[in-house]
Amino acid sequence: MSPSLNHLHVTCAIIERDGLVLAARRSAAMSLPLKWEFPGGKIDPGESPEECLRRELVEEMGIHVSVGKSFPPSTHHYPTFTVTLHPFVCSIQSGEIVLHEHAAVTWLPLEELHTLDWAEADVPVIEYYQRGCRRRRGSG
Ligand SMILES: Nc1nc2c([nH]c(=O)n2[C@H]2C[C@H](O)[C@@H](COP(=O)(O)OP(=O)(O)OP(=O)(O)O)O2)c(=O)[nH]1
Repeated sequence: MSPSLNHLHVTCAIIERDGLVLAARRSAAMSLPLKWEFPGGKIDPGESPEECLRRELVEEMGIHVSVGKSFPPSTHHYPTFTVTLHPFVCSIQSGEIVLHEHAAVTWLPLEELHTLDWAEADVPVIEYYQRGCRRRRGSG
């Protein structure tokens, strides 16, 4: 992973349950305040993306997740830093969500995810996810 200080490598969890997807709202005190995102965080040195996700989900929400398939990374240049997001489809193995950092969470059908004000790096991830689901349903 890049050692550059202003290029962050960040994991994010696309958590599916009962046909809905979890979105989390960043708090007013975080960077990108009040933007919606997939939970996750910066990959520590020596940590795999999957280890990072499992750690972050416990720290941020008190849940244990199993990590499934990855989506292509998404790189976005914000005005003062760059983020490469490493998304993985996840499911909750145990625990109830308790918010330690985020302002809110919501569960939405995939088709409604775009109604939220997402961190910009997430927009291509959501589009990729929606395209994949439409293809599986055979609707182009
Ligand atoms: N966790 C997460 N972060 C995202 C997403 N999209 C996106 O642009 N980011 C940005 C927001 C943050 O600048 C960075 C993630 O790092 P983080 O969540 O550990 O960052 P933070 O700013 O809360 O932590 P800190 O530096 O204040 O300790 O990546 C996303 O879907 N999930």
